[in-house]
Amino acid sequence: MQVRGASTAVDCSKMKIPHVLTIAGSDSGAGAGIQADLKACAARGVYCSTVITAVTAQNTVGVQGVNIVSEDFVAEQLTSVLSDMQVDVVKTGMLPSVGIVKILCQKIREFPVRALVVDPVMVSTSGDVLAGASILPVFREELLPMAEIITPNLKEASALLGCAHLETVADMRSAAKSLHAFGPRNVLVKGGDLPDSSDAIDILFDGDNFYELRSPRVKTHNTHGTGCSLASSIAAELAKGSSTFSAVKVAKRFVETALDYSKDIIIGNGPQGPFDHLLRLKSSSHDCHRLGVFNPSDLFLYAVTDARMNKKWGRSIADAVKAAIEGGATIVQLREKDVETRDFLESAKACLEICRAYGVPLLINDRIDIALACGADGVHVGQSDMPARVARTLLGPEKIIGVSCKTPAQAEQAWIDGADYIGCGGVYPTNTKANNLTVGLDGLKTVCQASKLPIVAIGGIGPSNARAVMEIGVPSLKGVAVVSGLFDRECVSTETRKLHGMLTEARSLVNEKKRHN
Ligand SMILES: Cc1ncc(COP(=O)(O)OP(=O)(O)O)c(N)n1
Ligand SMILES: Cc1ncsc1CCOP(=O)(O)O
Ligand SMILES: [Mg+2]
Repeated sequence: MQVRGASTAVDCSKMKIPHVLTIAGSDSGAGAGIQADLKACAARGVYCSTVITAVTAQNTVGVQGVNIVSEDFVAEQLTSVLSDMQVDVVKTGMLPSVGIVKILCQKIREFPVRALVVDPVMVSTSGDVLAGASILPVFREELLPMAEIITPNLKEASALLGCAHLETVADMRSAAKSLHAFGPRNVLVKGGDLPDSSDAIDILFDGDNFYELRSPRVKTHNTHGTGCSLASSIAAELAKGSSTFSAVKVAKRFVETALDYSKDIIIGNGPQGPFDHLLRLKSSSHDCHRLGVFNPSDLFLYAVTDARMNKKWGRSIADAVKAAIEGGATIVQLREKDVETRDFLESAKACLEICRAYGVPLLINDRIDIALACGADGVHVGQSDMPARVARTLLGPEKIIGVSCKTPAQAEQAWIDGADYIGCGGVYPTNTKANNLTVGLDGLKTVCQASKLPIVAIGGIGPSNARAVMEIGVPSLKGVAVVSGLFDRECVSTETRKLHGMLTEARSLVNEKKRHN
């Protein structure tokens, strides 16, 4: 058996990933507990391992049942993870018995970690007891002194102190100071339940200074699991190497953002729903207008806009896009150079609405940020833009990515980088793109023959030469992309219709030829 740390050479190409171990209860409704911890850590970009102390039958209404895991088996889980994986931070949630708390303390002494984050979970958001008063002494005497930070809410702070309800910010400050005396390096008293406050106020005390952290209260019922998620996010930031103060600020901002994003989602019938840590539920899987996977035949007549040309002819980008689609454009790219970002985003949103109504994909030229912000179907990037590989990481697997290529080597790289199609050109000289090298029909043919990806030809293409382009007859060539031939014209829909007719004819001829050969 190989022992960690034995004399194996260090491989510099490998990366140590920040790692949080959460020891907590499972929530079958997945709003809180282990499930919230996993989602928060995933959202904050750290690895999360899990030691389960109890399995709860739980939903948005309340806790229907609790099954506590035996102390021996909690110990076994802790040993499994801590003895093998390089855990940076341990975060605690539901610790339902004195024995489990004692085992945890003993394991942390045996396998030291950089920091311990204690979320002293006692009562669920629905008011159900998750850890009784019997655990308070061992918390005070053993666990809290080991903690880098503890994160009690108002009820937990008063339970730990054995004092009356906390009702004001002054009460929170004094509780934070008293809790600090138990030994944790930092105390964060969360004021989410503070009455009569339009802000969410938390008090952080580091032994010397008080920090009052305020943010506007998000009006939502979807708050189940906020405590677990906040503590896990603090643990995640500590695992990445942040200071405790910065970890708390980032974690609080993250939870607020997720709450705001999730304020109107509906999961369950109970009074307190879960929220969406990954900010994905509304925008992706439930976007009923979302297009399916990329279809290479969409490249047939690719309309690429130009702000200058549309301005010259006195039309908005959205009107130009609508006209192109009505004339038969099968895919649209917004290529809006020198347009203010805010204006670009507004027109991109308007164009997306039009494209979705017609079922035509909308891509954004160069600007990954605009594509992300408006929810476009993808981007087109050139050899000096954001690398396709990076764009893929930012946009995810579903978006369409096109790359400009002039050579087989570039086409091979586009394939390796995860592009969906290639734009090859300029095929003919053009005034639309300055200093652009022309590859000609031969250059286009060479790239088409070498490419594993579908190709659209671009550059100086219009009704007079579209047929010659399509007649190179290489199967990977799926269509033509046109800027001035469509948009530097008085009537966009007429020009698009004309070109569509010619391309359809050319395609029939090519198919005919194929049948005869
Ligand atoms: C379909 C298509 N092909 C090629 C290009 C050119 O992209 P790029 O090389 O990045 O040049 P700019 O368009 O950004 O000037 C394209 N836009 N579309
Ligand atoms: C963006 C681009 N990339 C290569 S050529 C070109 C310009 C195409 O414009 P036009 O269709 O007006 O020649
Ligand atoms: Mg570009």
